[in-house]
Amino acid sequence: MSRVTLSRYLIEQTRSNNTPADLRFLIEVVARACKAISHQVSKGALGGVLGSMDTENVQGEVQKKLDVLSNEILLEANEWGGTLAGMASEEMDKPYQIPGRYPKGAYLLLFDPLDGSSNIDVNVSVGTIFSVLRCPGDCFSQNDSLGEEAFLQPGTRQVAAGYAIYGPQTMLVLTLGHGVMGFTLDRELGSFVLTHEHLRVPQSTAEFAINMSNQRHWQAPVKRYVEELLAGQEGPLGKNYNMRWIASMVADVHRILTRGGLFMYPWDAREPEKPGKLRLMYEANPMSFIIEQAGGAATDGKQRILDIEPTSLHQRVPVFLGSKEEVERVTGYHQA
Ligand SMILES: O=P(O)(O)OC[C@H]1O[C@](O)(COP(=O)(O)O)[C@@H](O)[C@@H]1O
Ligand SMILES: [Mg+2]
Ligand SMILES: [Mg+2]
Repeated sequence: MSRVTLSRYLIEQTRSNNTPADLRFLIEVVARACKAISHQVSKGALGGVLGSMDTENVQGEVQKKLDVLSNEILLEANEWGGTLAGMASEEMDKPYQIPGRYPKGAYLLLFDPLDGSSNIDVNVSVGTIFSVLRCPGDCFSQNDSLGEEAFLQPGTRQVAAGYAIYGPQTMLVLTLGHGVMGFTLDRELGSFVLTHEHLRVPQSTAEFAINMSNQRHWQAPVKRYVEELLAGQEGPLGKNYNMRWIASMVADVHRILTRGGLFMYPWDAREPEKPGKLRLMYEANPMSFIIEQAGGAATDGKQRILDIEPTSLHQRVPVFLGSKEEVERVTGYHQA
């Protein structure tokens, strides 16, 4: 079977789904940046990339060296490409302005450059998450700096979303709005090769993912639901469930895309002023777009995540996503 590389897949998409050439080029550049990040991640202690900086990001989190390095790789790769009006990152307080010496484009790129940071130093899978929006209005006339408001669009306006997972294999999972495709990095070829066509999330599941250590801090609907999962066959759900928690959203979502499951990061009382831990614009939205394109569902417990009208670039949101049957059940408990 002839191997379909990411480049060939994107060209075929251009023909069959009218994927604009500048979007195709943007995805190619992001994929190349993820290859470079994968290379740095795989160096580990040999590359001096483990451990933390003595800096905090806008989230108030201590930055890992790889958080900062991955962010720089994505900025440098994408700023000159002529496809972007601006970029936004988990690691940067404000949007990144495309330098005046480079041509601007009509897309906005948002990313979590290194997801699962707490796993970097213990050699567990981490990843990169990205989301692509169109810049509203006529971006080419944007001479002054691009404000945060240009990015504040609901997830339904995404034109593409994807993630790279740096695990035993490095993979790129991508949607352009016509299903979800998985590409595996062939390090000898130096290209991502199409290995998973039209990934689908099974409607039902017997596996859930949540950080159980927060159990005493959850609200009643989540407590009720997880107790029913743990009650198994003898409980109201009438079946036994398995549990996983990798503490890398990318890895948990990838497992769900591969064999089904439910991922939850609900609000909890540890920091009651925060709606949740995960960020809407560059974690929940891209992952929800991917999950819905694969036949799953994603809510914040009350509404579809993709419908949320953002109010700030780094806003957080509760996340329930994966197999539709379980997302609908736990969301229903929030209405009760
Ligand atoms: O450590 P916790 O509280 O279980 O949270 C794990 C979650 O936090 C995250 O690591 C947050 O993402 P970052 O690592 O990009 O900050 C998710 O990937 C993961 O699902
Ligand atoms: Mg993250
Ligand atoms: Mg991160």
